[in-house]
Amino acid sequence: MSLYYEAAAILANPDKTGGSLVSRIYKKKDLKSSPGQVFALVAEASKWSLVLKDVIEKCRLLAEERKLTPILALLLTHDLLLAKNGVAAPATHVLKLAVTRHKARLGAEFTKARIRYGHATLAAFREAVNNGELDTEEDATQKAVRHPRWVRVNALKTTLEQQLSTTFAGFKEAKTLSEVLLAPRASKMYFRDPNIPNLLALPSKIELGRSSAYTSGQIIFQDKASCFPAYLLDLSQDDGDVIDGCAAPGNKTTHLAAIVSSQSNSRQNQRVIAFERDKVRTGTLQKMVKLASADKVVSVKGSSDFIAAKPGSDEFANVGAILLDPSCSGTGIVGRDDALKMHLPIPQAGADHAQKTSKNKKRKRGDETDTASEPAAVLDLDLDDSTPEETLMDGKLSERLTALSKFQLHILNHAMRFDAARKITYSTCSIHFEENEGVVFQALASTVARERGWKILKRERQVEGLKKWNVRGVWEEDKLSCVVDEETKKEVLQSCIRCDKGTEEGTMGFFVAALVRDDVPTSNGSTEVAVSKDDEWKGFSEDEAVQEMASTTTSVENDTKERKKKRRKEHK
Ligand SMILES: C[S@@+](CC[C@H](N)C(=O)[O-])C[C@H]1O[C@@H](n2cnc3c(N)ncnc32)[C@H](O)[C@@H]1O
Repeated sequence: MSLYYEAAAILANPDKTGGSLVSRIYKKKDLKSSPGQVFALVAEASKWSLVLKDVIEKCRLLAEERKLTPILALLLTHDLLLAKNGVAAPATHVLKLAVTRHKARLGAEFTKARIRYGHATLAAFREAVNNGELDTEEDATQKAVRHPRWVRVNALKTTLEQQLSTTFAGFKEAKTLSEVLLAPRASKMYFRDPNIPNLLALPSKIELGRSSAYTSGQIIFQDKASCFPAYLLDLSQDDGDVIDGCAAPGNKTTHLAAIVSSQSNSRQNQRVIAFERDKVRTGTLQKMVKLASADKVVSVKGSSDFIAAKPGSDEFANVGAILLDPSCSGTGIVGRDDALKMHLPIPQAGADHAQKTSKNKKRKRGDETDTASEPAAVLDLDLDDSTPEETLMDGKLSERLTALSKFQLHILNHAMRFDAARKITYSTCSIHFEENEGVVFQALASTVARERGWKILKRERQVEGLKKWNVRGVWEEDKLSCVVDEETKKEVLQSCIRCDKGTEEGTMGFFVAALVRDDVPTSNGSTEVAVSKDDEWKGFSEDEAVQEMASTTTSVENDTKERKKKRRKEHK
């Protein structure tokens, strides 16, 4: 019987353990049931939860059975009505009895629900549920802007063709992305992305999280937009080493590694150097790099601040390209469509009393059945840990954007100081001008850009797949303190790439631009953007200080002091 108690405890999550459902299950050390069994129970019960919640409430199960919490009631009712072998417990077990006593009524309510949903047989009902058709009632317009499951085939381990003939064998090739978006959400179909090599779009509820291709790192879940920065760098062997300045969890790092490896020959020893400031996220990065077999190419600089890296040092003398995807407001991130949703039954009058009474009694299994730790009526259960970053900052949006954009400009300016660097991509998963075009305009106007000859990579010089991408930079009036002439503005905005969320392109909200310079750095102006004198990062002011940025602030301030000292020396 530990299966139901263990699954209920993981779902109730009284200790507020972070991470995806899968990692929470696998991290639990003292599980008696197999993790696969717990996951299967939770995943199946979630799929049916909208129906079962209703069935349980109509039968007043929680009011009559004081041993049951909403989660336990849902899991047990699922197995009673839908599992091949029924409830996995001895016939006389107290929990099994708590549902089998009501089998006839639960069964009758379930049949009524099937008919209400318009399915003549249980098989048809199952198919609809497996296709995710019950989740929400969407009209065609909403379906057209669904978020697909983007899958990047990891060229370090496999090829697209190999994956199509194994993992995706039996899947139909769609001719357009909208075919995938409009199809039932678990349909076996894929669409080859026309912009990014080795990228597929699949319906959002396709269960791939436990496929061997995913668990062995042959395929990686990565939003289309998030594949733009590494691809936009358009790396060649001549570019030497590549820095990923803000790497965890490592989606773009492993993408860079795949691109670098695809063109390396035995004479070249191109490397990817991945910086990650945060200790915990460094762990995730290391795991991801290893799983993707990128460790032959990637050197992880864990718990290391990119801003503290010395641009002129021998270690980076061969760094020709830098990918910079710094912390941002994350406002472009879309809620994951593939996350499991578990709808829980609401206890009716009578149940409250019973559960309060039972709470006072000594519980055999501690918090497993404790209603006090029962969460809200719908549980959102994320299936994977590869979300770019959660940047939590307090305060008003405008203040947050000011603090973030100062930091972003500073880190971009730092990247422009690397002696051998000729290419940089700057990206965010933010929708705000301040963090995107605003940073790029200011970076182009900065002293370091002018001294070293950094310019925007114009659209016509961009890699083919992104040159043809039509969503481009936007302008917002009165957001910049520097003056930009109309021609430059037009050119820079055309060179910036945006992805909008909630459109028929199926992407998250995203921004990327590339800066480049020719081999010989120029000392005169390289851009017509009028220069703001105030292009220096001064660290976060006290009221802008945010927890997320704490460690950066210190090193940034030190770095700024050092540079000021150096400049004073130079001027003498
Ligand atoms: C937006 S996330 C990067 C997502 C990643 N590029 C990917 O695609 O998987 C930003 C990351 O940069 C890290 N970071 C922020 N400032 C940093 C700095 N100064 N040096 C190194 N890492 C930094 C954050 O801890 C966070 O993990």
